[in-house]
Amino acid sequence: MEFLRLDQLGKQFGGITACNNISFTAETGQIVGLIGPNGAGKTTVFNLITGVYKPSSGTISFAGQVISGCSPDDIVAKGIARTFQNIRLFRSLSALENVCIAVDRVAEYSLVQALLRLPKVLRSEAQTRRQAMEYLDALGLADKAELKAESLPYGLQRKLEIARALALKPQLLLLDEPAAGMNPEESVELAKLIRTVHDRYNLTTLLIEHHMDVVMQLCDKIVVLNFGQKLAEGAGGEIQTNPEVLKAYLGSGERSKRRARN
Ligand SMILES: Nc1ncnc2c1ncn2[C@@H]1O[C@H](COP(=O)(O)OP(=O)(O)OP(=O)(O)O)[C@@H](O)[C@H]1O
Repeated sequence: MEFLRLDQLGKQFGGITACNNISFTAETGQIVGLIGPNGAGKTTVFNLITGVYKPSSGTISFAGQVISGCSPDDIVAKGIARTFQNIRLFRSLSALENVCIAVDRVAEYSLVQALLRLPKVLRSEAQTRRQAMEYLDALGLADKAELKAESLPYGLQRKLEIARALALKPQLLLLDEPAAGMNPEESVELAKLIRTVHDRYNLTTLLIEHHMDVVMQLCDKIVVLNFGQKLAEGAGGEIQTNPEVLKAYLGSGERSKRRARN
């Protein structure tokens, strides 16, 4: 079933066209890769889906509803969560606290009840910690729960961002370069983890990633952007051998083809 649809999406910043006429869909349960060279418009697409930017043209539909124009808060409430290319954790809070904040966004008590420390709130807080621990555990971070986010190695901070996004109980998860800065072994291990989490939480996932091994390992479908436009769309094998993609995304020549295959 079609779960996410981008229809002729466009975004301009003054004279700069970041996205132009981009259309694609993600089916329920798919992992869709969004790739392209630097400045191709990938993060802008994420910012449009999550309501950070309003489209200049076109529409976005999610689970059959038009969501373009909704606020970021509304979009989270509808079931879309994301991670960021530049990690955005609360650096001086612990890993557990970072996830608890996200669990709390969906807490069922008011600020007044929280200030009065009513039994309902205390019960709920214990539950929040339990749930947050579950998400940390899913990302292999349970033993890091009490450590400050800023003290974690870069790769673990990226995993913590994923745990925090999961705590928002999304149906659609957007991952912006989750393997950035990782070596090939780490990125392959992360890809396995993303697949496990995707299956366990019944997600549909949209993935921006420059590590082609991760993209090829994970994605059911790949959408290639170039200069703000959709250049190609298809399964990994088709994309790897598409001459336009090789030329635009990786540059022409044998070396580029090797990189695409890896
Ligand atoms: N807020 C903004 N104001 C002006 N221009 C912007 C803004 N956001 C993005 N752009 C421009 O839009 C284009 C697409 O940027 P975007 O960040 O979406 O690309 P990207 O494919 O995510 O690149 P990268 O792989 O480097 O992250 C770029 O030319 C960028 O400079």
